Formats: sequence, structure tokens, C-alpha cells
Amino acid sequence: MKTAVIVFPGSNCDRDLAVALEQVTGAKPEMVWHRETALPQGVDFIGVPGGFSYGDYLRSGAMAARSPIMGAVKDAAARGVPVIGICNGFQVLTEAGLLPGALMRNAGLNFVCRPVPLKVENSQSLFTAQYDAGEQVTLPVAHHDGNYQADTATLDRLEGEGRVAFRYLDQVNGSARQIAGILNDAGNVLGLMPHPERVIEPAHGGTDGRRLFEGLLGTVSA
Ligand SMILES: NC(=O)CC[C@H](N)C(=O)O
Repeated sequence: MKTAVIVFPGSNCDRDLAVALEQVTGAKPEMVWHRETALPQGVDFIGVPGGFSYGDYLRSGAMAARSPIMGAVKDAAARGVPVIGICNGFQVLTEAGLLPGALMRNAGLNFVCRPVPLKVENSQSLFTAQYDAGEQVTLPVAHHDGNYQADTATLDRLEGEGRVAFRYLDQVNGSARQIAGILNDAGNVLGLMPHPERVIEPAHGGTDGRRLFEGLLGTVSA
């Protein structure tokens, strides 16, 4: 399986994601610098990592969404290649129009950095097939712009189409309907604020993130 991790100036979770992908797939991902215009031939999975791309200037993810590589990411997503955007990656994917809504400043205006309990709302997606529906998991968050907002019609559509993948059990950042992660309409793009790549082995203090990557292994052809 060929995986790729996009790297922007200011990304800081790219290596954590690379380690997670290597542990689960057995192969190192290609690290793709934002100035590239093409992805590795035959890429099976694309990760857009967390961090502070372009220093979060303008709006978190706004400048990265306009990087040269994002054209290729959009083309791959349109072909059905699974794409995950974690934290800043989620912000990039909304800014790029690959996911609806926006990540606003946290309601409490604080940077929130702690493990949070979540409910797996959809266990049928490419990314969540290894979880049980309604299962509670704990994943860490670390962000100041995690307050997911969209208009009511969009929120209703996300709920109605089973596109809310993860929901916070507690109020963490002011997100509408406590949404922590959403899918695109085709189901091959996931954006989530919590960091599954930070809890993949017991030494991390938890392993609840590992099954997300293992689920992909089972659904993406080798
Ligand atoms: N960990 C991250 O990806 C941080 C995301 C983003 N820059 C924020 O603070 O909201």
C-alpha cells in the first residue's frame, strides 16, 4: 500500500502520522512537500497532518488550502482515494472545499490540549469500520480553532446522511452539535480535530486511534 503525508511549512504532526502509517501498513509513507504539484503514482491514501501551517496566519488552514499540492489532493479525492485531515488537516480540507463548514476559534478562546471522550457515530465508513457504532473512545485534542460550525441545513444533512463520524461527549470547543469529525458525501474524506495518530501504542497512554488506521488497511487494496 502506498501512503502519502502532505507537509506544509508549520506542519508539526506529519512525523507522528508517518510513524502511525508505517506501524500499521509496514511501509514508510512518502512525505510530499506542499510545493509539489503531483502525488506519488498510484497513491492509496493521503494524510493531511496537524500543525500550524503558515503559522495559522489569515485563518487556520486557509493558506495551505491554496498550496500547489492541493490540486492533486482534490483530484485524488474526486477519484475516491481516501484522504484524512487531522486537526490542522481538517482545517485545510474545509478551507479547500473538500469538506463543508468551518473551524472557528474555540468558544472559550483557549487552546485546548487534553484527552477527550468521543462517541463513534458512524462505524460503517472506510475510517471507522473497526469501531462499534456508539462506542466511546478517548483521543487527544490540541487546538485553538476547533469550533466546528456550519449552517443548519448542512448540519442536518451531515446528521441525516451519517456523515458525523465522531462526536465529543462533553463540550470541548463550542462545536455545533459537539461534532468532532465529519465525512464528505462520498465517504472517502474524513476531517477530525482529535489526533488518532497520537494514541496508537500503549506507551502513548492509549491505543484508541490505532483502529482508525487499521480499518483503512482492510479497505484499501494493497
Ligand atoms: N494540532 C493542530 O493541528 C493545531 C491546529 C490549529 N493550528 C489550531 O490550533 O487550531
